[in-house]
Amino acid sequence: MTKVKICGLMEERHVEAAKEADAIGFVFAPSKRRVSIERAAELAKHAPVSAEKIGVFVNASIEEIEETVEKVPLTMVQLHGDEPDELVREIKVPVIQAFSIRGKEDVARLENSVADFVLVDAPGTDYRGGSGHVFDWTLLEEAEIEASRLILAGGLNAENVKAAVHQTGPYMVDVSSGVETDGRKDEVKIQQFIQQAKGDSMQQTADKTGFFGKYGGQFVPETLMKAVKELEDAYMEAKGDPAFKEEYHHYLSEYVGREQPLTFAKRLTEAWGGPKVYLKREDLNHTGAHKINNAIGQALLAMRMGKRKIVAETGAGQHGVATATICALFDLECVIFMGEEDIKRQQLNVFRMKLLGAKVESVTKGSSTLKDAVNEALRYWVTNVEDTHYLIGSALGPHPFPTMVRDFQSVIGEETKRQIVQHEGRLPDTVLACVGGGSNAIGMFYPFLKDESVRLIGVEASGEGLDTEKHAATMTKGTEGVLHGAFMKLLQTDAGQVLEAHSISAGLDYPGIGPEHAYLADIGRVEYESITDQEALEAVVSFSRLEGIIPALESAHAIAQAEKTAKTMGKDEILVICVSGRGDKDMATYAERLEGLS
Ligand SMILES: O=C(O)c1ccccc1N[C@@H]1O[C@H](COP(=O)(O)O)[C@@H](O)[C@H]1O
Repeated sequence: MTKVKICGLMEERHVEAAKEADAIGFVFAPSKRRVSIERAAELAKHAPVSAEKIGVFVNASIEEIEETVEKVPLTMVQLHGDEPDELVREIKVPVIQAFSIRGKEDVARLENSVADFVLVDAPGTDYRGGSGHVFDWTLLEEAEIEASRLILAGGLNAENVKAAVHQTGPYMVDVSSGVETDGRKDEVKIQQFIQQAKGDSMQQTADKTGFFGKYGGQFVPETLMKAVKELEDAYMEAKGDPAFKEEYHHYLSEYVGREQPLTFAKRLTEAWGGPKVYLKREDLNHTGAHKINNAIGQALLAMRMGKRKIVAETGAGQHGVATATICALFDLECVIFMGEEDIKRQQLNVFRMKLLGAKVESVTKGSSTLKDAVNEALRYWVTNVEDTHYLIGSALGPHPFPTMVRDFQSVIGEETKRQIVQHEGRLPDTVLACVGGGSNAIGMFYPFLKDESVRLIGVEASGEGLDTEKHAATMTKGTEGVLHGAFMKLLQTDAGQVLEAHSISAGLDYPGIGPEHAYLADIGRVEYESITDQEALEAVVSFSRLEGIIPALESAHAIAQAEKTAKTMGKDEILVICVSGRGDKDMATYAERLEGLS
């Protein structure tokens, strides 16, 4: 996949908009985009750890370059002047040497470069680069340079970058002017450029029709198509609006209590005798689980669309509580569909939702669990679509829901990535999260997808065992089909009848899995394991006693698998578990199933 560099960044919000890029550039040379060392150091803190931080210099001294590399810190240096080979060789980080291409003689010059990478650009106008001009790409046809060293720049933008990549096959593309409006960087243009440059191979982001590989899409009745398209447009527009992002993060910090710690689990680490174990504490969120990250985002979007009625489904009740909470906060009307079985298992959460002013509708159809609640919520949406938003609680449903829920939950992985580097100075070796529909897992995994050294493990529920009919192991036992508006993997009979899923955990007994997970399993980027009810219960007890944290049953699945995985890891390795929620809601089940506990 072609790598992408966004150059000439001067503001935090633009660095954040470029988070999917592989590299960002700070200009230290004369330019309207010039930044000081101090400013670049500040901006670099907002970039993903994995992104290359590249400093652009024009005829600077080795002292200036070295000081800047150290203080920002920079991972690469781009020389855009007439620097001699001796200087290139003296620089300790990888070097990119830029060449202005006017004709064949310039192409011949770049072939002799001693730098690690060569960058080809149009000749500068006011400054040595960043002119926004395109040069004749056919001049590169004869160039004797390995594609793995070639960086293409000069007048690129979202419209021409696909053709440029196709024609020149570079290692990386570099853009500055082409992602600006009126001389300033533009978040939407930055994101469009990255999307276009990475093209179809960047499948972890759904394509225009909402497919992750073959999974996803919009399999909805005609009556919903308009609403789904409206939502897609509204979300794309909101995603590019810094004010929306700011409002979302305001509520995450002021209301939910983010950011949540990444706690070093000292006693667990000692007990397991393997890697250092860290816990991402979603259990500390207001309302007790990760669900509220998404509920806030979607409620803000609904209001932006002028919709003040919310319908939602819930399994364990955590999403229902999160939705009811947000509806109370924003004064929105709220209807929650919940299976009768789950109502019995999660009485405390049912009462909470009612106390918060939501109407809880009991679903008695099918297995009376989460899948039936989703069916009913979808039916309700069809008949009330004009003024109602369906606030889906997992990375499921028709496009854009899987992408949107993933984006709102990605705060989990983004924080984790930053925090583990603060704690350990490097990325973790393994990250685990439980999967039902898959929202906490995709939120945790997404920011790590490009970090190939990080092993990602999703943990589903094998209930009473994979060789029984009572499990929710969609990834292990599922086959392809359509459920709740998307093509995914699901538990079904040969005739396509959706099977009942079972797990002791109401949040995991869903017969399908989000389309992005199905895709990530197919390409081998994420591994999926399964844990039984009994194993999860045992993990609840040991984890509570070792760390003083009573986990939700869902999270206990990730913990139980983490113990198994830890046995295969060394003491110098790092393992992160997403503790997606706390166990208060499961106390009745714990009291019943762990009776006689001493
Ligand atoms: O971006 C600048 O202001 C700049 C100034 C001095 C040297 C290089 C500069 N930027 C580099 O120029 C090219 C092309 O930019 P554009 O997309 O045509 O505007 C790129 O390599 C930037 O890194």
